[in-house]
Amino acid sequence: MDERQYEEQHLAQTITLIKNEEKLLKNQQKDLQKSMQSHLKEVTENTINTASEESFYESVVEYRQHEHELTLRYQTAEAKEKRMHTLQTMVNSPYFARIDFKEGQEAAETLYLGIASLRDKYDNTIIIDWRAPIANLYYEGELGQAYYTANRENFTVDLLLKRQFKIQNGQLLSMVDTSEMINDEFLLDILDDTSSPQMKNIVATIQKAQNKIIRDTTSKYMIIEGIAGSGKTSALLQRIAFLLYHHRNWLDINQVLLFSPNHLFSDYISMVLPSLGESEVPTQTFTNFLQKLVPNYAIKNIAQEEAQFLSGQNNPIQKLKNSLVVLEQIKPYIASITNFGPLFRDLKIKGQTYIPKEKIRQWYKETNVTLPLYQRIQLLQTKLLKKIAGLQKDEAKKRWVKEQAAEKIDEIYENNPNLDDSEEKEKQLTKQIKQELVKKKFRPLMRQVNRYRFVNFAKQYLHFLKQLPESILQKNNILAKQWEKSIQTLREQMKNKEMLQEDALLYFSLLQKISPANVEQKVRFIFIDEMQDFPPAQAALLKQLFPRASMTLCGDLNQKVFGNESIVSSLDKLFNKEEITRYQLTTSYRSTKEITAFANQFLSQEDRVQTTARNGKKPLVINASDPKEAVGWLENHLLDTTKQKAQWRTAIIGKTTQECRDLYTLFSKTVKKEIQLITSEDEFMKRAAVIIPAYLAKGLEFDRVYAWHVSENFSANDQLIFYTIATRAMHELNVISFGQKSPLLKNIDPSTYQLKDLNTKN
Ligand SMILES: Nc1ncnc2c1ncn2[C@@H]1O[C@H](COP(=O)(O)OP(=O)(O)OP(=O)(O)O)[C@@H](O)[C@H]1O
Repeated sequence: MDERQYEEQHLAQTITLIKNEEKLLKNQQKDLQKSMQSHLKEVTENTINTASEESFYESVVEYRQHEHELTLRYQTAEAKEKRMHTLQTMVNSPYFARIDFKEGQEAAETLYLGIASLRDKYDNTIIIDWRAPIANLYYEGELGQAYYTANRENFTVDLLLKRQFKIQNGQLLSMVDTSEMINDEFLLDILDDTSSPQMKNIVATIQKAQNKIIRDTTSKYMIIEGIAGSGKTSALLQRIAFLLYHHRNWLDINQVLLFSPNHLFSDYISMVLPSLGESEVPTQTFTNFLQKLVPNYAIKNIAQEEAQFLSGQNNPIQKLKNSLVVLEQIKPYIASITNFGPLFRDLKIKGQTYIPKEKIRQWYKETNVTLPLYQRIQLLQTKLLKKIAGLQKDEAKKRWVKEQAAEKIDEIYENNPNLDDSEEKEKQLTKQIKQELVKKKFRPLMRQVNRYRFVNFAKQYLHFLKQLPESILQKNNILAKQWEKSIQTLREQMKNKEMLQEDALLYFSLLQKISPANVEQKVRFIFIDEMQDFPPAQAALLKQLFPRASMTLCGDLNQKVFGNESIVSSLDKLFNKEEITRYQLTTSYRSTKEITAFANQFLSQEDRVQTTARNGKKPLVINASDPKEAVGWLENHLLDTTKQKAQWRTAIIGKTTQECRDLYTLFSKTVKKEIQLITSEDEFMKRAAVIIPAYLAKGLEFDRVYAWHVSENFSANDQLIFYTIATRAMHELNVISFGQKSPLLKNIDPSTYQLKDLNTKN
């Protein structure tokens, strides 16, 4: 039997094992279902026996037992469900590599690597999880002497074989032996594949530099900088899967926060973790996250709207609020108001003041002056609750309470003629009813105090902004008048229960210093993709809310297109230098050499991509005389090539949403049927061909890209926007221009693209 036959046989045997485990698991799931149903029945039908004290306690204990059993079974069912999902993935492709090695005098061992481990009925390991320490031999070891670390101990082995497999639908398509890194041919084969509407995992071909990022378990704050297509998002997601495995004894998906720039991107990356046998990590935008902390205001995020993207600039006020400067002013501000206290509001019920703010301030001043503001506010709260209890007592003596209580009593005795009507019982009942009546009346007041509504947070925030030192405004080129106007606008917004994201963040931070909200502390890992568009204030808030959490941030300054101040410029201020680990990824895996060489020219010399993995066609620049001619060419090209490359996914990327809309209306009915127009981040990609504005295409990739209308509308300052568009293309890039030439293309080396002038029928 030759090697290939041996591997084919081994594959078939492994698939049988997986299928057997699936069968076994299915039966176990059925049994579990049955027992869960019976426990559920017990829980719902079990009535508490109140005949005697003894029977009462017995039945409570029994009830609790059933409930506990049910919880345990739910957990087991969940674990089985997850394993089932993993097996269903593995049955198509059980493993992607094999390593043979010898440890000391022991016999040589063979291990196959897959997305999860598999054992046979004798408990022999058939497949090991790619995240197991020994699997590192595959990613980093070279044939001969190699090392791996497990439980902080280093092991030396003689690595005898590294074999890679391409297995699809249970069939061995190819296998290749390699000596050092992941075999180039194998990687190229994978990169040559077509794109998919959802991002794929890279488990079989993780590169050395990426592997370091993925398996780093010691860095508290990790910064991954890398060029477009260098696998930052891929490494980040693989890292999440790795950490979930490495810390599997205590870490679960709810302790992980993953931030993504928009919903379209969240959808694009949503299947990576499930394809690795892990549950989907819910991604969220920072706006969503903040909205939960500030539920009383509708938060708007204009910082990432298209206008900002296109202008590449930012309003200086927004920029200042997003930086650390204003956030850092909160502490001294709080110190400055601690003596006098915050701004209070009258406590009212239906417009009638029960406790005036002057009184509240007086009580605040009576609290212990050595304590910080928030603790004095807590003491004040206790005092207010006591005062309300006193008010309730006084209220109970009022005539309306007596009258209403008497009415209620009459009603009760009328409806229950057998009720004990002794004087004592009636007195007791009256007291109870009076208390209830008063309690009901004072409930809104209690609620206000419990929620710290006796502090006027809105006014306090406006006051905080007003008193910001003028020197800060000057430094940031903001005139006092502009600042005042912005506060006026904010006041209006707040009246309408709206706030911009940067205000909501500062507002919440100020609130936290006055009456700290209980934010769950369970988060242990935070991941931020596209950090170039993540302002420093946002990272600072996350760090403050989750001081124990590790953070992984990745991004590319060259794709920094929202003009906001980026987190990258404030890293040293945000984190302790010793706690930061920086990684650089310099190879592009997405685009061909030709596309990368073309796109590189829109970057400064030092930012240029160093290496790319594979070859393709040079980008095509189309010169048309007018939009009609350009659309004609585009339609023909699209229809023609979709026939030849049926699997390809295509994006026509316009600079603005309006241009995309206009282009869509120009298409014929036939083409319209094939193409989806995407104009908002809330849409999902449903078709293989889309028209999409540049700011929404960030982070996504397509086999073929048409950059639409790259003419006078692209100024010399739009280099990074164009760079982002061009680097979305994996295999083919077409640049369509008509009208006046764009200054962008002026200095581009003609040998890096092919030119087609439609006028001259070239
Ligand atoms: N080691 C690898 N093996 C195979 N494919 C890879 C590898 N690393 C990255 N890729 C592929 O390269 C493409 C780009 O990866 P990814 O989107 O993670 O890059 P990125 O750096 O986040 O890009 P961008 O900055 O443009 O958002 C994806 O198709 C990904 O599957």
